Amino acid sequence: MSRPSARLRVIINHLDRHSAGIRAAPTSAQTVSYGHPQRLRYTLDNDLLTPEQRLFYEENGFLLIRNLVSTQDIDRFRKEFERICRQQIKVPGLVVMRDVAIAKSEFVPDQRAVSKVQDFQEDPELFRYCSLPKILKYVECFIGPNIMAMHTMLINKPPDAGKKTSRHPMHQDLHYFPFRPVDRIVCAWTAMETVNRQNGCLVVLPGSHKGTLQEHDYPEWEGGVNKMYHGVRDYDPEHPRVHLEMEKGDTVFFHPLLIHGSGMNQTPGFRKAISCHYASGDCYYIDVKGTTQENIEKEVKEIVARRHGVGDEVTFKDTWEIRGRLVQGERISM
Ligand SMILES: CC(C)CC(=O)SCCNC(=O)CCNC(=O)[C@H](O)C(C)(C)COP(=O)(O)OP(=O)(O)OC[C@H]1O[C@@H](n2cnc3c(N)ncnc32)[C@H](O)[C@@H]1OP(=O)(O)O
Ligand SMILES: Nc1ncnc2c1ncn2[C@@H]1O[C@H](COP(=O)(O)OP(=O)(O)OP(=O)(O)O)[C@@H](O)[C@H]1O
Ligand SMILES: O=C(O)CCC(=O)C(=O)O
Ligand SMILES: [Fe+2]
Ligand SMILES: [Mg+2]
Repeated sequence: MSRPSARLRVIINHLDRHSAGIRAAPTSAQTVSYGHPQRLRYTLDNDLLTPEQRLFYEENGFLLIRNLVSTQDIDRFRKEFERICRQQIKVPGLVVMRDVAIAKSEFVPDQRAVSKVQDFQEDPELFRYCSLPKILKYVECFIGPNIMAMHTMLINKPPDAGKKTSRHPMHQDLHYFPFRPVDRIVCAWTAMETVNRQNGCLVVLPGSHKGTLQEHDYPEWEGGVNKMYHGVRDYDPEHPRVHLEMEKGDTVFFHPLLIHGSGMNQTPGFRKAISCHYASGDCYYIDVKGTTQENIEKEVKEIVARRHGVGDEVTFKDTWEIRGRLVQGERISM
C-alpha cells in the first residue's frame, strides 16, 4: 500500500484536473492553514477518512458509511419514538407532523399517522443519537471539532395513501438554514431499518453540492404537498440520480447543497430514519432578506406566530439559536 500522503497527492492532482478554473486562487493565509489550499474544499484533514472516502465526498457531496449505528441504539430510538406517539411522554419543543393526506382527511389519526417528529433536542434518549461518538468522529471530518446539533428529525415515512404525498420533493437543506459557511454544515441520516426503492429511500443528485442554492417552492403535485416540503424550482427529472438503498444502522453524511429527496412509500410499513444537521460552532447567522430563502423565513415565522402567539419580535435566527445544542468543543458564534 502506498503512504497516505502519496495517495492524497494523487487525489489533489485529480481534483486539480477536474476543477481547473472553478475555484478562486487561495489567499496566503489559506495556503498556510490548510496545506492543500482550496483543493480539498469540503473535507478537513483527519485520521479517519481514507483518501478515497475524502475524494468521494469532495466529488459527490455525500458519503455512505455502512453499519455505523448499532442495532441496540436504533431499537432504543424506536421505543422512544413509540412512547412519543402513544403520548406517554411529552417533550418540550417537539414538532409532530402528520402526512398531509391524513391531516386533511376526516379520519381521526392515531399514532401510526405520525410522519415525522422534529426538534427532539429536549428528549435525552433521542438526542443521544446526535452525540454518538461514532457519528461525531465523522462529522468532525467535514465541519471541524466545534460541533453544534442544529436540527433533529425522526422521519416515519407512512405508506402512501394513494396520492403520492409520502414523497419528499428534491431540495437542498441549506434552503432552511440562515447560517454559513455552507461547507461547515453537514447532515447525518441513519436508516432505522432496510430502506429501499419500495419504501422510499433517499434519492440524490451526485455532485450537485458544487452548485449554488437554488430557488425553492412548493412543487405542483396534484395530490398535495406536505407543509414546508419545498422543492427546487425547475427540477429536471432527467438529471442522473442515485438511489441510496441502506440497511439498518447505515449512515449517510451529506452536504447541505446536495440536491436530494425521497420517493413514495409503496409498502404497508412505516419507513424510519433518524437524522441530525450539524454546523460548526464558529458558523455565523446571515440575514436572508432579499435572497431566495425569504419565502421559507416567512413561513417559519407564521408557524411560530400561530403556535406561540408571538409577533415579529421572534426572528428566523432566533428559531435556530434556541434549538441549537453544543455536542462537542466550543459554541463560538452560533
Ligand atoms: C433540512 C430540514 C430543515 C428540512 C425539513 O425539515 S423540510 C420539512 C419541514 N417541515 C417542518 O418544519 C414541519 C412543519 N410542520 C409543522 O410545523 C406542523 O406539522 C404544522 C404543519 C404547522 C401542523 O401542526 P399543528 O398546528 O400541530 O397541526 P394541526 O393539526 O393543528 O393543523 C393545522 C393546519 O395545518 C394543516 N396541516 C397539518 N399537517 C399538515 C401537513 N403535513 N401538510 C400540510 N398541512 C398540514 C392542517 O390541516 C390544518 O389546516 P387547516 O385546517 O387550518 O386548514
Ligand atoms: N416534479 C418533481 N419535482 C420535484 N421533485 C420530484 C418531482 N418528481 C419526482 N420528484 C422527486 O424525485 C424523487 C424520486 O421520486 P419517485 O417517486 O420517482 O421515486 P423513485 O424512488 O424514483 O421511485 P421508483 O423506484 O418508482 O422510480 C423524490 O424525491 C420525488 O419527490
Ligand atoms: O427521510 C427523508 O425522506 C428525507 C427527509 C429530508 O430530506 C428532509 O427532511 O430534509
Ligand atoms: Fe433534506
Ligand atoms: Mg421514479
